[in-house]
Amino acid sequence: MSNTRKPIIAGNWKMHKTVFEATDFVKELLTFDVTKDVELVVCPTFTSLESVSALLKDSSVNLGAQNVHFESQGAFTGEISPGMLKTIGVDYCIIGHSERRQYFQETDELVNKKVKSVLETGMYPIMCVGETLTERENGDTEKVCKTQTVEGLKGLTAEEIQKVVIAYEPVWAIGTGKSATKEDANETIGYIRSVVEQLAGAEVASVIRIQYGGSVKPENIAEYMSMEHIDGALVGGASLTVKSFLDLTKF
Ligand SMILES: O=C[C@H](O)COP(=O)(O)O
Repeated sequence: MSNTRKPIIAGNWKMHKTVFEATDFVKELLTFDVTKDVELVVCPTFTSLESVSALLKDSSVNLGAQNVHFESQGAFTGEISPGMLKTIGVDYCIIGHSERRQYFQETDELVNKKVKSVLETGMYPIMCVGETLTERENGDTEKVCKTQTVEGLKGLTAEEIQKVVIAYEPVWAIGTGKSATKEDANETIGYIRSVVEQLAGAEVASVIRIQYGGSVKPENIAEYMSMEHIDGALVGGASLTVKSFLDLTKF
């Protein structure tokens, strides 16, 4: 990766851990010296955010939510607004994860509304893009990643785009143990960077952080981090124990 982009490792806990398990994890995590060379983010479920936020207050570890609504308030039963997250100390918000796109029918248009709303509230989006296995087999990886990137960032200024973290997650590699090769991941992420360049210019493209996600583990993190365009990882399974999460920073 480039020297100018600080690596960011985000643990997406998905629908795992009660509030007690989440706070136990963070208490244990904070007993270790976390390297300042890597930005660490934990993304618990909504029910744990406030308790985890209180524990992380004076630490260098940042807090992320896994989803958000784009409206600031209103009759949207079951939803959470960006302001509600910001108020309790949330820094990042994962948007457009493939599980949200697949199981909750999230479209690029909705992703775009959420990205804008999160930025307006003063948080940072982690915007996920990536192709399915069928799309990959049809040779559509770049087309899909381009569409999701362009539509997700639509209407944003270059200054706003620079604040977005993009996570390239090939859907076929998520939770399957089948990770993309470091060369393939780097090539697609380099392509996404070129799409950002078309949208926001070379300077923004050179500083925006783009993660790889999909079966990242302590055993393969160094491979990905050795590549020019890969600036970190969005990690599911391997972020669920303190040891494994911390080992992801050793590359
Ligand atoms: O958000 C994380 C990704 O979906 C990757 O999950 P995984 O590391 O369990 O494959």
